[in-house]
Amino acid sequence: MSAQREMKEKNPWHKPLTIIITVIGVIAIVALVTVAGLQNRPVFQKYKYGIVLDAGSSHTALYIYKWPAEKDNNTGRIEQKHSCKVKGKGISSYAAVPEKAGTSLTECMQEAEMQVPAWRHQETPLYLGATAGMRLLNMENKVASDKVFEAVEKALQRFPFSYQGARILSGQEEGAFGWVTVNYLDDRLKQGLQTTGALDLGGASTQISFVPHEYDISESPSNAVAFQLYGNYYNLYTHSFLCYGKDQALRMALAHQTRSGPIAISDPCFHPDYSVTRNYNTLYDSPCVSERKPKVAPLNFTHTGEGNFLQCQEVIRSLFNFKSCKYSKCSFNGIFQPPVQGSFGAFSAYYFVMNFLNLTDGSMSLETITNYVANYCSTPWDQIKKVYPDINEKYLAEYCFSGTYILTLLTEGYNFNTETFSKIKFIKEIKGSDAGWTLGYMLNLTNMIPAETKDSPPLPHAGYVSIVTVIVLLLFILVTLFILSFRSIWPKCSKEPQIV
Ligand SMILES: Nc1ccn([C@@H]2O[C@H](COP(=O)(O)OP(=O)(O)O)[C@@H](O)[C@H]2O)c(=O)n1
Ligand SMILES: [Ca+2]
Repeated sequence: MSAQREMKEKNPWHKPLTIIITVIGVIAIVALVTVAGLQNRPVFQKYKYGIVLDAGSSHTALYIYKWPAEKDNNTGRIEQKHSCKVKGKGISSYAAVPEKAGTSLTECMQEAEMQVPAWRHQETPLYLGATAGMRLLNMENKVASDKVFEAVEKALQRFPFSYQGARILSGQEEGAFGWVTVNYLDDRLKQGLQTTGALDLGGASTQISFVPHEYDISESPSNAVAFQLYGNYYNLYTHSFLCYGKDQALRMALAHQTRSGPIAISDPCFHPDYSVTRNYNTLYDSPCVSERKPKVAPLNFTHTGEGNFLQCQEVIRSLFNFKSCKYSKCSFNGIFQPPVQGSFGAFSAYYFVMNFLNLTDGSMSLETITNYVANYCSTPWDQIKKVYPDINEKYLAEYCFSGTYILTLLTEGYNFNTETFSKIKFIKEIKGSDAGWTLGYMLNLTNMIPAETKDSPPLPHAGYVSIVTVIVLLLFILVTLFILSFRSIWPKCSKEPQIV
């Protein structure tokens, strides 16, 4: 028993100093773990946002983009977070009731309010870019176009975002930003890879943009855009054909066929047995055709279909002027164009039409595609309606024309041949972001948003290292003291006989 007491008295756990050392040691370990944990916790990812409204001729779409707040210029990280299709037609269709152009945007704008975190609203830039529909309205009726912009501006300013203005993009900007979008999303710019050309088919205009290989584009400065992106230089060829979007091209095709003011036409670009009544005033109500309106014509004409691809091509060919070219090479209408080069991404209506016709599979040859469209056009209208009962008849009726127009524009307009055609990909989106000019526009404009200072850890690195060093030293001293205080009794303990 006495030996037991002796052991108890010699037990270092019962010394106040040992208890203090132990408590300090535990505190030091907890402090070390806490500091290291705080310092190395994953930095909370903050995003910034930008909103672009694409006010196209047929409809308006809103796109929300997001990118990490600690902006890293060398990584392609701006991506589309959300898109919203505005109900109804494009803003240019509200020329007679401009306020409605503004109110039409409300629903999508409210959606944007929900999509962007509230604390970011005030700093989120909001842009509206209008394309060919507004270009045409501006040419036709400047007062009406200004009123539409006024109404749109008023409507957008009611929202808590940082409104940056609404404007009409030039055709050159529209083409160039579409090209930037495609190449940015494909990661071609920062890597300095061979670029992809961009083909955009809208309702009222169409754009072609690509970097020609070993071809001097300076002979037509209005078609040349020089870029410096990620340290690489690009000499881009771009052209926008106003009135050659698929809806205005259809008007031109109908105008061509009704130039003598008949009461009926048999149209090779529409299905056999198709028949509707159309109004002359409505057809010719566009600057793309207004000057060609027949002097004498009835109120309406009967538009019937014939479904003949080759004859439809003949009509479409008549919309292109191949005669005059003052440059070394032209596409059509006397517009300079170097030979097409490299791969192309074809989007917007190119995609919608080819996707409807099931022709987006890249393995199909130009010949196969042509035969398919020819066969589709010759299919009677009743049969087409039965196969696609859910598609609005107005749109359904136009796919034969649109398909033929796309093939004719690409081959005869831009001079794609069997080989170069196979390098066109019909695309809707790339890596979750829609192909179109809006992302390129946003990328260009976000360069003006100052980068937010990077989220830093709670302590500067030197401070962190000092604190950890002090705690480790302290722990080392404590452990040494601890061992020493144990040693003062261990030798005796080990030499004493075991008491059973
Ligand atoms: N789902 C869709 C959406 C649009 N589209 C067509 O795609 C074209 C889009 O043109 P847009 O409104 O951007 O007009 P632009 O201002 O670019 O000329 C229009 O001809 C629409 O009819 C389509 O065919 N299918
Ligand atoms: Ca468009």
